[in-house]
Amino acid sequence: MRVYPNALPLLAPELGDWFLFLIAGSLLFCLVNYVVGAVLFHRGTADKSGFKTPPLVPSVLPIWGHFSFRMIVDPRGWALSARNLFGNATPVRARFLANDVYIFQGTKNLHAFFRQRDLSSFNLHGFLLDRAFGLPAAAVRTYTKDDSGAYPKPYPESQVEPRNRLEYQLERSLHRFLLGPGLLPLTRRFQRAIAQRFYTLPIGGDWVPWDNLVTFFEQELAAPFLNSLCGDYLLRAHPDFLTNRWAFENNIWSMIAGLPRFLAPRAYRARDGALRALKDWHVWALQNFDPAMVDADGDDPVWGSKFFRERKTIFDTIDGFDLDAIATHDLAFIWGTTNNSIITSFWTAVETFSDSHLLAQVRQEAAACRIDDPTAGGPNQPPQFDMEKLQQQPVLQAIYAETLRLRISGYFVRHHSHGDIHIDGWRIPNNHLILTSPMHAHMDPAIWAAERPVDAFWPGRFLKPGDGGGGWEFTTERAQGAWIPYGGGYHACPGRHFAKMMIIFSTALLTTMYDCEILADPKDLEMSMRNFGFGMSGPKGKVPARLRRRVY
Ligand code: HEM
Repeated sequence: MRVYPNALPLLAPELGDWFLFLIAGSLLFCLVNYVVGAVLFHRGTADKSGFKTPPLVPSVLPIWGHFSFRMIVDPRGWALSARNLFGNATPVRARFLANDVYIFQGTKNLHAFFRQRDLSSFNLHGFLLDRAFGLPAAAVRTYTKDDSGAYPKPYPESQVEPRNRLEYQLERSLHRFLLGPGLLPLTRRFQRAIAQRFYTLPIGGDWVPWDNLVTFFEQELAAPFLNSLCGDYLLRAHPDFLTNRWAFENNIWSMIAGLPRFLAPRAYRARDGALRALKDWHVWALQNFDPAMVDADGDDPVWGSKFFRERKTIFDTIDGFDLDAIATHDLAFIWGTTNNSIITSFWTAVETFSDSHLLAQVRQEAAACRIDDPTAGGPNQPPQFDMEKLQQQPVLQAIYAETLRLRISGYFVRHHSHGDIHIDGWRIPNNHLILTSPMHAHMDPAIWAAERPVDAFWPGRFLKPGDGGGGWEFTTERAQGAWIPYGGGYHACPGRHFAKMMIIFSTALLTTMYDCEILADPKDLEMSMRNFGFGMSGPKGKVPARLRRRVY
């Protein structure tokens, strides 16, 4: 047998050389990529001529771009630390795995972003309904085909029949309900229902332990809200509806990520249960509705509100909208109207009950707005408030505003598919995602940190000494353009007025009627990123508490 003693030593250095060469070459390539990118970026931001495309923020790896695994494991931490993407005075372009996204930040750019009427979230809504809510394929096709826009006049090139103008019809019906005449009767129903619900809780003068205060809000606040939205049949016939709704939300990302049923059985089970209940309600409502039940506001106890009754007749004319498609829309609506408002109310209660000084001020403000009718049962009834006055109370408003400043996470994502679009002198090519985020404005130390760190809860950011030396006045002086929990422009949250009332009212009611001791470990009170991206984040763990009824 022949032996080649030098074969290995000869080969090894060569391989090693190639390997080193490859690494050095890659590093050099990345460095050149970054330096060229940085030069082009600075030229782009300095260019003052005509319409410009926002420059690409330089990155080391060309296709990978700004993608980071931290975006998945710590999305809020990543977003707040990515100053190269979100800390620019001008709009910029970022690249994530070969996809370009345009980012608008800063008060001036945000204003322009929100004012641009042709930007829409309709595509994103269609995607979410399909992936997370299980919209049937025929209805997804109607979404995909609707290129007519959100306004009464369709885009000229659109061929969509008026009855299939889904985006426009949905927006119009939402706005009529939440920003128009539908709001007042809903508000009145809700105020009556929540006061009665809190009053009849099985809590007496002795401390009653509550395993998790989050579920208290998820059930005891969400139930009266839902009953005022869609009547009481849904929860009466399906008492597990709310449990399914929250279980679905807590697993929503597994569905958006496209996990099959066998890998996310809990999420699918919860969604199936919630959709089944909604379909049953629709069948029951169709069988039991009688036009004679409609009250002076146009609402009725079977559909709960004119909104759901009318929406059903709209959906019936749209291609692909069978009962399954309608139920997915109802679930999405109920999810969207409850996720932020209920969890924000939870946080305002936690913050208030955790600080005895703040609690005393809130109780004082609530007491100043009491209008109890002594002939209507004296102390044996829920407290009644002058709601206008209550919503103007400075400390209650400051707690509400500060909770939303501190705990909102996510992005406002928009899209446009009718050609390039111009926003305040910037050209965005057709069919790209354009986004901004409230997190950076809300956590900007230059705006908020004069007295306390931005990551501390401190309602004083929204208060100033009142005229005449006594008390406080609510102020949004610092917040100009930097407090945007509801978005802005035409697509801003249509439920914002209701949400403010709901959060302030629930805080006033609860603090007036009950004492509450929060017994949670501070670690469990940290914000969870389980459902990051959809606004208000809940706590990481259980929040045990104990409650007892007060004499008020
Ligand atoms: C603290 C509570 C709430 C927060 C922070 C919040 C925030 C938001 C945000 C950021 C959007 C998207 C805006 C955009 O894309 O620019 C939105 C949409 C929406 N919100 Fe709210 N919301 C809250 C409570 C409510 C309530 C109580 C209701 C109903 C009573 C409601 C109804 C809606 C609806 C229907 C949409 C979709 C609008 C559309 O499709 O055009 N929201 N909300």
